[in-house]
Amino acid sequence: MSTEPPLLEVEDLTTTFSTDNGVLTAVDGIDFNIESGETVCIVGESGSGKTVATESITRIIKSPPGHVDGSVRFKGRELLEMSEPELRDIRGYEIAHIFQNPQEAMNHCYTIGWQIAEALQIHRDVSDEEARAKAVDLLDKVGIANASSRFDDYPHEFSGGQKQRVMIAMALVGDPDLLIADEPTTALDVTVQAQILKLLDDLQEEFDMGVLFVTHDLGVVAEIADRIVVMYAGKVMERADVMDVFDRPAHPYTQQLLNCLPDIGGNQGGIPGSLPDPIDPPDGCRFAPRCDHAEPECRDGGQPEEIEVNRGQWASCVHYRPGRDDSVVRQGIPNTESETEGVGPADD
Ligand SMILES: Nc1ncnc2c1ncn2[C@@H]1O[C@H](COP(=O)(O)OP(=O)(O)OP(=O)(O)O)[C@@H](O)[C@H]1O
Ligand code: NI
Repeated sequence: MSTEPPLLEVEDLTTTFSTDNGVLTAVDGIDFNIESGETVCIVGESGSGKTVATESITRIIKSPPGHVDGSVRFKGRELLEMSEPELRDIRGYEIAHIFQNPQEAMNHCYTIGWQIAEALQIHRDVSDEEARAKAVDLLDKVGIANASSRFDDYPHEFSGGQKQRVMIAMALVGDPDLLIADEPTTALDVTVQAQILKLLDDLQEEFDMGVLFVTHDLGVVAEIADRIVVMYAGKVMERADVMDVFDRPAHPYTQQLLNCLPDIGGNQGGIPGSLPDPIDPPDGCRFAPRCDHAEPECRDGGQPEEIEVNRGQWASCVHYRPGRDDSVVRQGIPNTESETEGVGPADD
């Protein structure tokens, strides 16, 4: 087995904000890993803490009012102990971010070529000519036609989809090992969205990047994810391979999310009810107040410990505790008693 550490190891990540009404815990002790070259998707309803989680990784969270705690190891190095200048060297270089709205991330007063070249020269000691050549090359790679002539165009001369392509080119200047993409296609129409997802997929292979992708669109997840982290109200409900999530979702929350997919013809209006108050969350499982299967045990203590319900599939749900009848929540999950026998302990 490889002894190389995962590309990214997030452990007990907790991010709070001081607000006028008290301390708001946006991300509450979450764990997940990303291996190099792998795409991990964080999914969950609006307000679950997806953006805050990803922005806590390189601490782009404004502090104060934000405060990030826990451990984030990137290629074995602890990011949360790094100084601001050290982090600045990593951001946009080893770890790049692309955001939902390219409009906001661009400077309207400069040509896009200039902006890419500038981003490059911040990190690399290259001449203007080299920077231009590299920028044109990147524009070409992200599918901007006639890249060398488009270099001198201003952002308003590009369509929404093209702007997102330019943002991706800008993210690639440092040849990142990890690309964090927060709803990068949500603002685009469906056809363009599919093209951008395909582009990201191709680039991931070419650049051999790990990708952390945030979305609330499970259709997008099905297209690109290797593994999925399902978040709800600052907690992780389930972590699993993409196939397992779609074939045998374990956590009732994941099941409900899938049930809202349009092609399943389920609950088009979303899951009934709303997220708890992040300043005063309920005891027990965060999802219990909206869960069809909640029992008194679900409303006690903290979020249930994660249980491996199927190889590599972890769910934070009391129904999977040893000795319990989990048939009420086990949708299509094979009985793991026999399945996991012979594969050895999961932590080998
Ligand atoms: N700067 C801030 N100050 C106070 N609270 C914040 C701040 N930023 C985020 N929050 C809160 O943290 C929680 C998580 O927000 P976050 O933006 O991470 O959700 P999300 O899952 O990304 O949602 P969406 O799908 O809408 O983007 C929310 O309750 C939000 O109001
Ligand atoms: Ni968000």
